[in-house]
Amino acid sequence: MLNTLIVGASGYAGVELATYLNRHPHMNITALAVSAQSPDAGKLLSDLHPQLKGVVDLPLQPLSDAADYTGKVDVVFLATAHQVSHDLAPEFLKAGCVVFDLSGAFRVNDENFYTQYYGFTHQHQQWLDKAVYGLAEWQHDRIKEAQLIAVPGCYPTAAQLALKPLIEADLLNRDQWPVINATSGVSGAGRKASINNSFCEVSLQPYNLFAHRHQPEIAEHLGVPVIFNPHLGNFPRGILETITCRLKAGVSREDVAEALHNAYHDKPLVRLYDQSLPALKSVIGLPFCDIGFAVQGEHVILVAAEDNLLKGASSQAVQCLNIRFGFPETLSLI
Ligand SMILES: NC(=O)C1=CN([C@@H]2O[C@H](COP(=O)(O)OP(=O)(O)OC[C@H]3O[C@@H](n4cnc5c(N)ncnc54)[C@H](OP(=O)(O)O)[C@@H]3O)[C@@H](O)[C@H]2O)C=CC1
Ligand SMILES: CC(=O)N[C@@H](CCC(=O)OP(=O)(O)O)C(=O)O
Repeated sequence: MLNTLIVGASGYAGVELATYLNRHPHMNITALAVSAQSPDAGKLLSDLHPQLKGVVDLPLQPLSDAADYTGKVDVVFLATAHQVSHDLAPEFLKAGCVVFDLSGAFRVNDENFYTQYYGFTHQHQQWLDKAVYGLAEWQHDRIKEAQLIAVPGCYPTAAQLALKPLIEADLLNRDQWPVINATSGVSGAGRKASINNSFCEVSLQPYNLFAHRHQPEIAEHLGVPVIFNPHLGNFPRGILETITCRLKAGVSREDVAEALHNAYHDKPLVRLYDQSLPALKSVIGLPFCDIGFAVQGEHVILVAAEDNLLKGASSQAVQCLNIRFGFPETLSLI
């Protein structure tokens, strides 16, 4: 059994982690933590998230010092804001824990990226150098060796899973940047109250055009520039992306289908659609990314759907855990 701590357990990603890890046969949840000042400290996780009543009735502990857990836990999940993860991860890593960070704090190995897009100065270049980007279907061998796994962002997971097979097979005309139109449910913004995400304010609306931090995350890891157009949708969870690209002359529908098949025929958490197109309702509450496409002439439109809190965050983190420790990749997930 591996002993684990979930930091940020009361949040939307944290509660999904607790659900998966509670039913994982090789994991023991040692503790669930929130911030030292949290108004929820001392409450049961199931008081805040009643779907876990009788399932995970553990208390939320205020985290004042990471050292309180050293020697007691083998694995730490950080489901915390970027700067909180940035500060906490090195503490647990120094103590020898394997850390799965769901934030953006270690996803891109470029200090300037953090100043520009995250608004803080990164202090841990040595951990940026060691962190492995946890895009599970593509990083299997590196995840197996890693002590720090930077789980990808929600939008970047769907975008990269759809685009990477075509880029690797060299099917795209690089003169036209892929255009990623993406819509996310409101849970993407986390559980904390904010006026923009309150019920009467939310509408279907684009935001952060040319300025969202996931554009450079996607471009960096794909190795090609992209246009990324995020939209907030007036529904709780799920991400749907339609991605328009230009194919190289002579590339056919069959070539696209073959590239996707070659990438994912043995990957159970990516499901390919042959004729129809994915919809959010088929992935909500499930750890899959569903991918379909349409081709006309030299254009392809890829469609990817996932649950932002699962394949876009917590189930991918548990998938990375399974890879890291040599468990079956879908253990506790399906
Ligand atoms: N929501 C999503 O769709 C996705 C989120 N992510 C990333 O995952 C992380 C968590 O996101 P999400 O679950 O949405 O966020 P939430 O805001 O829902 O939850 C944040 C959690 O962190 C806790 N917390 C805040 N400050 C501290 C601290 N200093 N020490 C310990 N715990 C703290 C909060 O509790 P309290 O404030 O009471 O202490 C809460 O439990 C973020 O980095 C996010 O970017 C990644 C992919 C998708
Ligand atoms: C709807 C919404 O607000 N979504 C969030 C994405 C959250 C996420 O998964 O990304 P990180 O882990 O990189 O924060 C946003 O656009 O900032």
